[in-house]
Amino acid sequence: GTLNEILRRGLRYDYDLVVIGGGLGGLAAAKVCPALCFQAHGYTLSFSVFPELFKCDCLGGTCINVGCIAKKLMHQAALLGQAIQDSSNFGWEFNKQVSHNWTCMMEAVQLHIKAMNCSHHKQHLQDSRVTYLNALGELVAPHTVKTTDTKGAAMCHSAAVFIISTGESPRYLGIPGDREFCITSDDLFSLPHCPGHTLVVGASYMGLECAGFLAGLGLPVTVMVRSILLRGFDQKIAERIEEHMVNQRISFLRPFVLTKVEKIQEGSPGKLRVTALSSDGKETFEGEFNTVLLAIGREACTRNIGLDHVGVKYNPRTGKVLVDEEDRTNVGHIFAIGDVQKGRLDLTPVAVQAGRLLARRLYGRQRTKCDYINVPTMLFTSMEYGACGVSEERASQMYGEENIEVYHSNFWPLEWTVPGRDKYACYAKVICHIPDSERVVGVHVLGPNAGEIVQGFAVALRCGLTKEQLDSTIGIHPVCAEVLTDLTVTQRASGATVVKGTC
Ligand SMILES: NC(=O)C1=CN([C@@H]2O[C@H](COP(=O)(O)OP(=O)(O)OC[C@H]3O[C@@H](n4cnc5c(N)ncnc54)[C@H](OP(=O)(O)O)[C@@H]3O)[C@@H](O)[C@H]2O)C=CC1
Repeated sequence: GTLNEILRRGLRYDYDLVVIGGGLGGLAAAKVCPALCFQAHGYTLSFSVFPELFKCDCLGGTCINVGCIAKKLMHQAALLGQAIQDSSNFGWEFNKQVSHNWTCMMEAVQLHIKAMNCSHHKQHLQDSRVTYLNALGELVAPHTVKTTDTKGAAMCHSAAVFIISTGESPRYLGIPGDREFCITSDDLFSLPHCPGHTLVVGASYMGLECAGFLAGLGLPVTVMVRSILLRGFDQKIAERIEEHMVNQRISFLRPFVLTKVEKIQEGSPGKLRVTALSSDGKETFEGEFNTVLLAIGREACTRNIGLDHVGVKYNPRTGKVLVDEEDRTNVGHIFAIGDVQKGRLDLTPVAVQAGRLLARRLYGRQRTKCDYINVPTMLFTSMEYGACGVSEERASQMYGEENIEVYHSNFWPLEWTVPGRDKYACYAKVICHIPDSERVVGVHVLGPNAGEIVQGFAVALRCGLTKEQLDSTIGIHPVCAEVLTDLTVTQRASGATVVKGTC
């Protein structure tokens, strides 16, 4: 029924589908559609919506241009610094003093990003017969989008169906000096000069990841925390991450909120004076930093895309679009995927999966909906953290504390033993639901390559992994993931954990 309706209406429009937003979610939907559409004339049109990315004609949204890719590469730069330190224990000798060149790293990272943009994504769109327009899109009528290109030229296009995948951009605080003097992650990855002594405001994903790699590059870093670290994540793991960051000489200022930023010295970097107030309002903090990085969350880029013109419902505070389980808004032919959706996970692979499946449901006679349960995720903090399933707090809430068993262990990666590094920092825990044959409902790993480890276990969780199956799995020796096949100590029996080596 839906397909016939779409095809019937499609005959009257310029395009079968218009995707507003050229991030990875939108691109995933756009690339699948033309292959599935029956009408020869009906191609997909995709737009950029971030003004900055639009100016430089950049596809790939936050992930490619100002997020995951640059962040992981800079995290890698920090890991290499650690590897250089470790290498002397393995017999490497250096004559030259080792130092890090920020500009050189930044340029290399940006070069890679440009290459991904120009060659990979644009070519892929062309191959998929998708019309790409570098323009700002605004819905002006239920089936019409107005586009404005970089020269200001406007055009209208009609389409049977729209997918909104405009993503999010960093929030600002709205305090004196924030927009003038502070940067966000959108700026950090292309900052032409070394940020120097940095104050990171916000203690979730983005804040802690940036703080981690900046400290790993040898820069002094302070994190200003309003309440807790990593809200929504397993809080015992969050404590361990904080402990590791403190050992890395990152300072934490909590609980404080920033109230003012002033420039006191020009330069690259210059010097800023910040004022902050403790959460109870009793204490004031004043300090000087070279850079203030705001990582206080993001808001959906939906303000200027004409949602009000077509009656699409959204949360006026966050800009997030309300969708049903099929990713459909309250307006039948308008869908939304990725970070703009209200109440879903803001993760690139989630947007990509949602986009792909939506396109297949619309044009490919498939019914599979995006499954938002057991989505694995990873934090590129200096001590990497990978997780899939629920946190301990959530498991207790869902099943009752008496019905969950938490198996855990510290472990010491073999490659860290020779340099004698961080013996008590790596940790694994598996949360099981006792009445359901000890089904594994959460896997948490703190350690090198945590994301690589957890990805495979995420598949097992989807297949209903039990503790017994985990125990009967033979480990690979001597790797870190092996620890998950040999967890015998429960948190209930003993708070203390033993440290397992990989040999
Ligand atoms: N590795 C990955 O996969 C990554 C994923 N992401 C995704 O991007 C999304 C956004 O992440 P992120 O940018 O870290 O934002 P989040 O919304 O997750 O966290 C915002 C942080 O800023 C703090 N904060 C919010 N408002 C203020 C304020 N007015 N003053 C001081 N502190 C404040 C919050 O504190 P409080 O707890 O007190 O509210 C919290 O610590 C996340 O949902 C995440 O899924 C981002 C980066 C990496």
